[in-house]
Amino acid sequence: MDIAAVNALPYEDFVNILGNVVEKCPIITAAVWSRRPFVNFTALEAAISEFIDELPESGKEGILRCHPDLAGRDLRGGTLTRESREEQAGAGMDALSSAEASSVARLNEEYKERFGFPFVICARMTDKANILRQLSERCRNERAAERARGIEEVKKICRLRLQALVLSEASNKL
Ligand SMILES: NC(=O)NC1=NC(=O)NC1=O
Repeated sequence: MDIAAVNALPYEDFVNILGNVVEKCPIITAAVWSRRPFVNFTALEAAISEFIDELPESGKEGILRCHPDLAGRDLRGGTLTRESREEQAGAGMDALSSAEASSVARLNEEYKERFGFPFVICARMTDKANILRQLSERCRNERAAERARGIEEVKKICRLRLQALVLSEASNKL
């Protein structure tokens, strides 16, 4: 779908199609609908990014809390969204050894204990080894730094999910 088709979508279709570009946060998509028409893909992505940036800390932490743990209960229980399932599988989260799975689970819990929101990383831009490394390294950061880093990762996830749905101007060039 190109940006003209996006701009022509009625509200319900806009949210049905784009509502999960930020995991389980359709309110973000619902909010930016009123900023259409978007001159191009970048403008749509910027509208989402700006809405997130304008949220108070509690709102940003709420977005992070909407993300399922990597290799967590949702993956094991088959309750991940399609996007998350594909992203996590792509980073090998569904093929961990038992030792890897228990250290990911332990580090996820440690992280959540410390910050009150889950560790979030854009799985499609990394791999299992880097996830394990980042999980232990980032646990030592300050809360504000991790809130900002997590939101950065959410924006990367959002951009990739948007690119899967909407033609970005780069891909329009032959
Ligand atoms: N906690 C997470 O980082 N979750 C995820 N990252 C992704 O890229 N997809 C997820 O489900």
